[in-house]
Amino acid sequence: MINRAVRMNYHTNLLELEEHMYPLVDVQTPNVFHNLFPYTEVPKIAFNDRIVPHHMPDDIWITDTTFRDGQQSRAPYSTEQIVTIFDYLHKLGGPNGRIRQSEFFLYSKKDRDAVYKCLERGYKFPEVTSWIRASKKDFELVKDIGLKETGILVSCSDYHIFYKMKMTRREAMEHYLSVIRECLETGISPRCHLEDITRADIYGYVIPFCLELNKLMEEYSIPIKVRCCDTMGYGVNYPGAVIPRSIPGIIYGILTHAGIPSELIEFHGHNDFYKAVSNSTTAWLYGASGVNCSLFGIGERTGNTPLEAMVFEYAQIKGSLDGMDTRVITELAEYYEKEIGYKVPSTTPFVGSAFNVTRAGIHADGLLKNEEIYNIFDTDKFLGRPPQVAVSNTSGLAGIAHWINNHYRLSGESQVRKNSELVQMIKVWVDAQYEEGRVTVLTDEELISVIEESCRRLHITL
Ligand SMILES: CC(C)C(=O)C(=O)O
Repeated sequence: MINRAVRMNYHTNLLELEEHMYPLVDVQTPNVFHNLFPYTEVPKIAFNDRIVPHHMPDDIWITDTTFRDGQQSRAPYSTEQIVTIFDYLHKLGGPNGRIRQSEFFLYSKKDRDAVYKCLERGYKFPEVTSWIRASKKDFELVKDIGLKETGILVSCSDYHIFYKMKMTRREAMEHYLSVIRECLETGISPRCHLEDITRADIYGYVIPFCLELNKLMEEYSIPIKVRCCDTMGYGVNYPGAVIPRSIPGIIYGILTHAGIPSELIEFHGHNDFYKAVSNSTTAWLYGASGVNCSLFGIGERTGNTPLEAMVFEYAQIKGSLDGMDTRVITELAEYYEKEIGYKVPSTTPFVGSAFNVTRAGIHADGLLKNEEIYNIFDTDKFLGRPPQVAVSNTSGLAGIAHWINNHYRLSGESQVRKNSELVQMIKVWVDAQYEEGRVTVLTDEELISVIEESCRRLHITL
């Protein structure tokens, strides 16, 4: 059996080898990849057809940034709201910690109060973790509160290094490493947020930087996480696309050439090009254990990866929900609407009011014959939301029958059929509405009133 000293030696030698292969490229002028991001043109996706192998870790999970990136883009939540949402996240993630961590600001007293209250819950998952300004004082604060890990901003593209921080790559790297060392000295585990990684020089800066992190990990025996932040949503998952836009390429480099193990790699996506979900799943598939998400995708600009979407991505690629309670997603959407005053757009997958509503008559007819034809899965079982049919001029008899059965929860023999007298009577009324020039879908209240009136006239009850 290989003993630990020999293994460590082997690992160190490998790292030394990689270091020779990937030294920091300390350029004099920024490389902002204007060939890919010409700014006055739409960004380009280039291909070199290098294929990266899948490398999905056995254990993958979700982390949450609802209270950090999520809160950056909206009015702050009250302490009570944060604690309630945290309770929901705990229930949703289940006992196996599929929602592993949730990230909190520590800036104000209000932020810290929320952290104390969530910690008092005593949950194993989600673990409470923080986001701070990188200073010794803040590391001490993290430690005093009793947290094990904190996020630190280590922006890595030349856009940030040269234009925002006004530094060279070497200066930025040295500055970050000294801050990380300070954090390690406090005994806190740093989580390095590699901001703007999809516009960064992966082999000239990111890999050399991660190799340095690896050395610090060995020196302090404290894990250091690497969060790959696709800050502007430029990441793509197409096979053979070139880095820095290739998510498979970035994860492969960090895993294989910088030697950062999967459990310390996380992906944080943004949805500017509609790719946050598929990029996050891609990060899992190519070797990141964690994907960082926010509820309903609420986050900077177009938002982050929606957490609820990754719950269903997890179940699809793992074949199991692994203890996650998906019905909590509907409870959360209701809580946001009623208590926070935020209504998710109606067509939002899994949570919008119309996500499983069929409008066209011909489709409604199919749904009526067999629910599986026009519903993505048993949405009643997993989300407490049976498929619906909206009634409009195109619904037809089948659509009206389905609406009645659904609304009055009629099953088996009690269901109304599309050729019943009641349904035909309602159809005459519906058609008359649209002949008079109506253009909107009928409301539930209008339908209930006309159904009740028709039932009275036909001497039937539902
Ligand atoms: C500020 C950073 C860490 C971020 O959230 C991002 O890059 O999206």
